[in-house]
Amino acid sequence: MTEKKRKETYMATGETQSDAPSEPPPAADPILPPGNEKEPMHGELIDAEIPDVASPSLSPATPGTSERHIGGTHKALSPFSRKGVSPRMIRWRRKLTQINNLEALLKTEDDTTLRKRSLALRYRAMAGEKLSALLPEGYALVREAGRRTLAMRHYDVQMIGGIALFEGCIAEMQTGEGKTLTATLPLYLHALVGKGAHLATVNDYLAKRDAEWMRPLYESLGVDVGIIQTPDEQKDRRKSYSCAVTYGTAKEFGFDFLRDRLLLRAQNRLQTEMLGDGGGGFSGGGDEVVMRGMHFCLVDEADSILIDEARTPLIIGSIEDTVRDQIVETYQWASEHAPEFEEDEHFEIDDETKQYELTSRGRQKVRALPKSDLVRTMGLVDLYEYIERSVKVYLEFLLDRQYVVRPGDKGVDEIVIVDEFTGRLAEGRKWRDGIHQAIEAKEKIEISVPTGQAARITVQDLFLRYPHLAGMTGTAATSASELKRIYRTPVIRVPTNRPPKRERLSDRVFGTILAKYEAVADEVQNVNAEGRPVLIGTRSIDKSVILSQMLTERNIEHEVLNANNVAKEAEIVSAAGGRGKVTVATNMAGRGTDIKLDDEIESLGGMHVICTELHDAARIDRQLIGRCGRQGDRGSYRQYLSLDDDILKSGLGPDKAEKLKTKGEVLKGSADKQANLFRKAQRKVERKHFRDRMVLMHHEKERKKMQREIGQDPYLDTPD
Ligand SMILES: Nc1ncnc2c1ncn2[C@@H]1O[C@H](COP(=O)(O)OP(=O)(O)OP(=O)(O)O)[C@@H](O)[C@H]1O
Repeated sequence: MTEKKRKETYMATGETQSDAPSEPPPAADPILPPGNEKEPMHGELIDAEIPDVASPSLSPATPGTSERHIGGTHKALSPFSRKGVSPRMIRWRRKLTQINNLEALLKTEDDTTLRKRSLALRYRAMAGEKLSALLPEGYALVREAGRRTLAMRHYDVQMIGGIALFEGCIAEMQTGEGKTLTATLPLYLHALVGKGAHLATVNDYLAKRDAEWMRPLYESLGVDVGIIQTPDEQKDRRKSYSCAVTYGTAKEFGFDFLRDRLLLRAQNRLQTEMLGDGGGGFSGGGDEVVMRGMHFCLVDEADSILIDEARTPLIIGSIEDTVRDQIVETYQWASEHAPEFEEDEHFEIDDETKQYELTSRGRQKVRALPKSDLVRTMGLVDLYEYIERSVKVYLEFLLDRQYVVRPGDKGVDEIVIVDEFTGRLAEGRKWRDGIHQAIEAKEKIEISVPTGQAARITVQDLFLRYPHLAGMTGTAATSASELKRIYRTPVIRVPTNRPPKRERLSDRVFGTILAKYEAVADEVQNVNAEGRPVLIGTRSIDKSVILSQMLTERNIEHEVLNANNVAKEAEIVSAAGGRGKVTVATNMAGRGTDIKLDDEIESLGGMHVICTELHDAARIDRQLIGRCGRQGDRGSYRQYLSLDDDILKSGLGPDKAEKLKTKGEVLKGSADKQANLFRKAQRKVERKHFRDRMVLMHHEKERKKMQREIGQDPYLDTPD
């Protein structure tokens, strides 16, 4: 491995001391030498490096070990130590000192004077003064506003995070370290130039929560805040985008971009930009479009948005459809017959691609099935595909796991996807390639007319359109090099404000899910007896329900937090940190859930988190773990696994998974030694997703290039 690569991996994964290079040499910063105050533009290549956390100026914290691990094979992570201090860090510290020096003065000034200062900064920015020159005063103002309006004074480490974000980095900040507050710094500064600053997050809930939470800070400095929510009308969106700072989801920013573009084309006002100037945004004026260009975007949960969501492009459907009835009837027909098809005899599943393919006997069976007149007029090859899709849906898409059925707005039931990463309902999102319609057929609800594509954009293209891009994440971990490669955003690890005291207990492995849940219930009982609150994370709604039933059988009082229980979310979360509380949750208790511990809990050992399964991406596991040990609190967590876990199938393939499952069924006791197998499976899934993203990116790039060559708009002239 090259030194550079090693450094990136080390920085990104927080490897154990023995695995990591003992003392990575201080990296030179060839692009931004000390004192270089030039405006950082998104797209510059800056080498990622670790800030020197031993810095005395980053008071009050002196970070120690990241996580302690008791009773297992994992070694404690080493504290970061660097002999030299990099030029960039020197520059950042200098800025921090400038900010800190302004604090005493700002504290003495009244609210009106602070607001006037903010206004003056805006004039200077609009007049063309460099934002980097305004940063110290701007950040000092934001800190003072935070102290006054939210009773939260940005810590020095948050200031460093804010500076890194301004310079176009992805700041990796541990869960619970206060990303919401840190975001206000670059958003405020970039908003000064009057072109809007966007915060893109993962769901409507977080967009609203964060914007409302931070609003008093912004408003005290004369900065207005807009929030985009999925159901918003065009006029409301326009209003929100006209605000200095706009919070919304990446998805909505993408759809608004596409809708605006469709509108501009309809009005013949599309800029020559489509031929490749890449300048971003429109200058076309006009009052119909909702966005007013794309200037700065801060991506929250950067790895989730820039990486996980980047696997599927955002697509707006065209409305035209002539063969609706035929299509609907064929979906229903295929769904009705799907259960009659047997694996191996009628169809096979490709291990690599997970594609379902009919065997010759399967195709024969399709031909022999009874068909209505409409279905019969469908081409035979299409019928094979309908059946293959329906069989896949029948076997792989489960109610209350991947989706729920809910009464829709117009009185008709609808399928709503449960986002595996957030555990929340993914409003308005649909599966592609007919999967959504096949599920509707399976659930016997109205089938939404499949549409062609009117416009599409990939997540990569969307964010690369912002001339200034930055991101925050709790878990950039394995994604650092990918983020840098695709978005040219280096990942910077921001040290914690107080040394983390979260304890990792060794993994436990059981034969079956039921044996695992029994052991989980035992542990809940034990921890509960000490009075410590326990949070148990499950991978799906149905599993949260099973576990809840088992706890009820043991008379363990608990709450369930899942997508079917959103109304009580705030209430459940606010009580979850109390003495003896037990909460069973899906990933809804991941990012954005800030469980406050009652005072006495710290002395009892803090909250205990139990993870009952591995997710496809390790960072999702870390998000759940991050609910304990926040802000330097005490806390502990443990991973439970079983030999019938889904991750084994998706990572190691069905044959190996089946063998392990069979082994698990006869297993007595635990199989803790197998824990590494699960991590290996997880890494395989992560690598597969990585390859999928790279393939998508490659195809999109080629497609765009070709379309530009023939004068087409790559976002609007989309192939079906
Ligand atoms: N400077 C500060 N002063 C006081 N409290 C703070 C400060 N910064 C953050 N906090 C508190 O820390 C907690 C965590 O903040 P926040 O939810 O923004 O963290 P996060 O990094 O987004 O975490 P997660 O990734 O888990 O959602 C909140 O309760 C917040 O009030």
